[in-house]
Amino acid sequence: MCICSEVYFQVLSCYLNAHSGEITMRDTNKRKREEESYYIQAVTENSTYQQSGSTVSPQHIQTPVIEQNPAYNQSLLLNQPIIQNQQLLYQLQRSSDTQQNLVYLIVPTNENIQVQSVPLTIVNDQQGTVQYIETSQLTAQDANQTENTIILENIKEEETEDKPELFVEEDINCAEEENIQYSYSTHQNESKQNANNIGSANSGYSQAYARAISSSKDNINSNRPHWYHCDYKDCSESFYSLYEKKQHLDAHIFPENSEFKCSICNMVFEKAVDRNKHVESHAIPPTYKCKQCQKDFSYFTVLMKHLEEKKCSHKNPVSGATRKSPILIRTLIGTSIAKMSSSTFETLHVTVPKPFVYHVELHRPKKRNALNEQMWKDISACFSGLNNNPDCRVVMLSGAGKMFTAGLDMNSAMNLGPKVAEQDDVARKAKILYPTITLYQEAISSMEKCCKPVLSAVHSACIGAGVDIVTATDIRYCTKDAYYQVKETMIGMAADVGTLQRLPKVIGNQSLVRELCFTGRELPADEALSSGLVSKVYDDKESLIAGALKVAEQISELSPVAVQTTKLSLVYSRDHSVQEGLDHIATINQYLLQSEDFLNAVLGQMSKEKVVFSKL
Ligand SMILES: CCC/C=C/C=C/C(=O)SCCNC(=O)CCNC(=O)[C@H](O)C(C)(C)COP(=O)(O)OP(=O)(O)OC[C@H]1O[C@@H](n2cnc3c(N)ncnc32)[C@H](O)[C@@H]1OP(=O)(O)O
Repeated sequence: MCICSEVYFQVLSCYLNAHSGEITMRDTNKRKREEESYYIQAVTENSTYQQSGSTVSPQHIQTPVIEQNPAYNQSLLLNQPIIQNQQLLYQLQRSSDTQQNLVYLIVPTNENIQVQSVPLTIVNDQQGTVQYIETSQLTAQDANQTENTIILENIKEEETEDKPELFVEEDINCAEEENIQYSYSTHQNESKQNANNIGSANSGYSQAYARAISSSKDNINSNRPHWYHCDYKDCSESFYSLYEKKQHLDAHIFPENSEFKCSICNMVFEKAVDRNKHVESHAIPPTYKCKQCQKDFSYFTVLMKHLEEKKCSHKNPVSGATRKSPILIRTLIGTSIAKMSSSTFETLHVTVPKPFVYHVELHRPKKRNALNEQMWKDISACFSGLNNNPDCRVVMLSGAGKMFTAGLDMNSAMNLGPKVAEQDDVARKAKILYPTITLYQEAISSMEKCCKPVLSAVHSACIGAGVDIVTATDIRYCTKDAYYQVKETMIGMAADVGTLQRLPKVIGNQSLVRELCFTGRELPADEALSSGLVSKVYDDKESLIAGALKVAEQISELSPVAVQTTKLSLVYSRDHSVQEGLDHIATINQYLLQSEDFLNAVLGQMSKEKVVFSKL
């Protein structure tokens, strides 16, 4: 760990209430300081932290600086400045098999982030009081009696002579160290690579690290107070700083190529640090309160999960009986959201991966997402709901399983046959088919009519009705293995739910449109890109979803008034003359330029501050 000049470290004391398991951390530094900022990161092993107390609000929880380690259940970083003597309260719930809870306090003492880690070994205090011992004064006897003791490592003074001889300040570029601190790898290989990277121009930290390690081997018994030993199984590595030890420790736990999943939206990341950044993006102020149990949630999606899982039950005031009720969702966030839960649709899976971003998945993977009667209805209901849903600002549409969609469900379509056959007269037969065709048309048009931008993310096949769908979306992306097929002529029909009307306007190449529609040939991703059907091709589904989500997120952060009006005008202008389009937008903007969004957005641009727009 870099020890730069003018660094002084704070001593934090911890009090543990044995009965409630509540830990209070207080700044007890005796030095006089004006309001200095501290960052506290708490990492617990085999424990969960629940935040409580009014001094810390959930929106101050940010992605931890140190990557989350699956061995630890929770890892929180508070970026709230802690004013002297201010209390931070955590509820520490220990599992019965917990041997030890590790709490790392990272205490930057000034703007340049002179970070020092303080390991606290917290064990139950039977007396309800806490003893803490500065590790430098820790005797072997103390070490054996840590059962009822909180050990607070003394980091107040780092004696220069205690450093390894080769571990000199000049070796360390603080900025570089900060960089490493924020993005360090969890893989042992990379750590080792760093350590071996001695000759490279930017390897100050690595050199110091390597030398610290090699030096540590020579000095392992030198009785220096700041050596940290790896306590993982039989490993006996020693480290000069806790950070290095932790970095090393992670290598034991993370196998190479391990994946990190977002617990909120299940998105998978290669690195914990990316996952953590992503998780942060789920949080938006203000926090969400469940009206039933008054529980606060910092993530909207977690609240949704809470409601969906019906963890929260209504109590009948007369009988005292409890019942689970989805009404709760409605009272909380409006009827439209209640309709949006994945359980509401048989054939669609709806999630909210980011604030204001809805992800609709065609979800009949076993039938290759073929559109049966139910799916047509679900699509209509879903997009009409999203149109009116103030919590939705943008929609991403994709397909579950092997492909985007195999198009019209042939079995479902065949069911119409007997009904038609019942009638002898052609006009009466037609009367049966007409509502079906218009129902299907409405479903496709509901995406275009939805005032929120819809992004389609296509992987593998997008056949028949799939092309109708994507041409009704606003932004189209696909994977490189994707192909589009206007297959209707191959099954003896003319496409009738949008392809013939929209595809020519989307790609603007009549010749290509006609070739595709007449022949039913597959249009591969590269041609889809060059013809303008899609605007970006991704390597695989994972990067496709991540890329589309990123764009969706950008859209969701902008003024919903501006975005929705823009879509309205673009769709209108596509079907009207330039003058009609201009008249249309002039009529709209004479009102909407008076909206708070316009003022706030302009002020935000001028002050370079991020504007959070209210719901529309
Ligand atoms: C008023 C109407 C307006 C709308 C008009 C729309 C028209 C169209 O959409 S035209 C296009 C119709 N679609 C097709 O022609 C595609 C037919 N399917 C296939 O060619 C293949 O299934 C496909 C290449 C998509 C996938 O092949 P894969 O080997 O991966 O899967 P399969 O083993 O063939 O299928 C797996 C199960 O899915 C069922 N399935 C696939 N497509 C459809 C479909 N279009 N309709 C109904 N069911 C479909 C298939 O039967 C398999 O089911 P199971 O046997 O029960 O396992």
